[in-house]
Amino acid sequence: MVNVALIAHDKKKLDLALFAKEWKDVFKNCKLYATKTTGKILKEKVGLEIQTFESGPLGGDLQIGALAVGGKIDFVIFLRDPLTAQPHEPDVSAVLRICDVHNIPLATNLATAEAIVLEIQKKLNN
Ligand SMILES: O=C(CO)COP(=O)(O)O
Repeated sequence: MVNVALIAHDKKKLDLALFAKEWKDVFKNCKLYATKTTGKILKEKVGLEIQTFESGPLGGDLQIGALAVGGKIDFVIFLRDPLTAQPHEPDVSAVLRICDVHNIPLATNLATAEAIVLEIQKKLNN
């Protein structure tokens, strides 16, 4: 099983939903985790099954970070909004840092997300 965390800031949620729709055949074969609002949108708009945590500003990023620390996450796609300050910026940074600490592939934009999804596809086909 490939475990994937999907997170997007508000201005990036539509991008992530369209991306997930495009790659639904891949994502539907993964175990998916998301923060609350991101997961709700992916469930409703894309029809993916997804385990959700708290909203990012309420600690959801840290919950996903903790899963990553525990070896439960293989890939992270985290579409950050680089143009809007976030009240929970330290939590956002913590997720990025923990991906680096544990060498977890992390995409923070759609170009890298596409590279990751191709890698997931390869893994699923093996
Ligand atoms: O804020 C977030 C990531 O930092 C995402 O949280 P939501 O998915 O609940 O909007």
